[in-house]
Amino acid sequence: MMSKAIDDNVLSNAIMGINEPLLLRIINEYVSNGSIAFLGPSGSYSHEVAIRLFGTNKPFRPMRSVGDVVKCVFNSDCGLGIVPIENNLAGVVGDSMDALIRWDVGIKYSVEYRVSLCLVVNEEVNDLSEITELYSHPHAIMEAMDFITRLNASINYTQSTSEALEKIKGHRNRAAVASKFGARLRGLKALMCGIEDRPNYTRFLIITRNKSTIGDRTLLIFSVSNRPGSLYNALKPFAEKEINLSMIYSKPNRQSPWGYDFLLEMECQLEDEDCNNALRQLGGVTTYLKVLGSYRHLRTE
Ligand SMILES: O=C(O)C(=O)C[C@]1(C(=O)O)C=C[C@@H](O)C=C1
Repeated sequence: MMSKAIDDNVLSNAIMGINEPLLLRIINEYVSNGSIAFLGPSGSYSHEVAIRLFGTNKPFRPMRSVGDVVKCVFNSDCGLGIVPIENNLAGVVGDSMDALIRWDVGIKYSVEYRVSLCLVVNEEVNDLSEITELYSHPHAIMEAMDFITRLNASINYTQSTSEALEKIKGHRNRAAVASKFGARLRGLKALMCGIEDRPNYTRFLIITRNKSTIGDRTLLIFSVSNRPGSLYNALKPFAEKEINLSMIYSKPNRQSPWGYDFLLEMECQLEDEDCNNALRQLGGVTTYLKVLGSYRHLRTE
């Protein structure tokens, strides 16, 4: 359970700067096994967020995919996991939604993080015209599409922006869309930064094995039958109780062709009666319902 003793302001400050005692408390209170899993290799945006939240020199565990991050937490091999869930320019992170459907975990925080994208090259490269191959995560590519279409380079997708950095090392015709932090870690050069099309924010979920009932947001995954009015009936209780919905995505599910799973975030906590009643009513009209618990939503700016 999330302790009420942790003050929001203290936590927000910990993200702006880095507040060691608080981080230790989070780890001690919520994490049985101290390792913190994120989408690796080192230098991804997920890693950057992990450092801003928990500080450096923590038992970080880079994983090959977001699916592996969620699975590691589900199996209790990792105490905490950091998972990108949506971006204001590129939408939902499909891999993360799939993993949250597949593995049953809880959420401790949601963190909105400003992502500044850089065009990263090898040290000796000074001119954009030298670049014929571009590497990055599909989301990062989408977030900088206006800039990328002006480059005369082929696009190559990677599991993460930091994996893209690994791919370009030693190849002067290759560039990556990645972070300055990731570039620095590898002795690569950020030729230009701020190449995203518009102000760019990614939301990350901090996941744990256990679920909480306290916070200002609650996340659900559900399916309804393919009949007129099913989705309307599912959402009606939230409208009636004036509960705002802050995120909704649908994705075809794997059980039946053209059946859909919905990922829904609502602005209420399970501790509250209205929230709980709306959820109970929703449960009456769904064919599948999974509650990932309540958590606090934080912004880094
Ligand atoms: O590849 C990374 O660096 C990640 O942490 C993943 C991810 C994402 O999935 O959206 C996170 C932030 C950026 O929006 C681009 C990529």
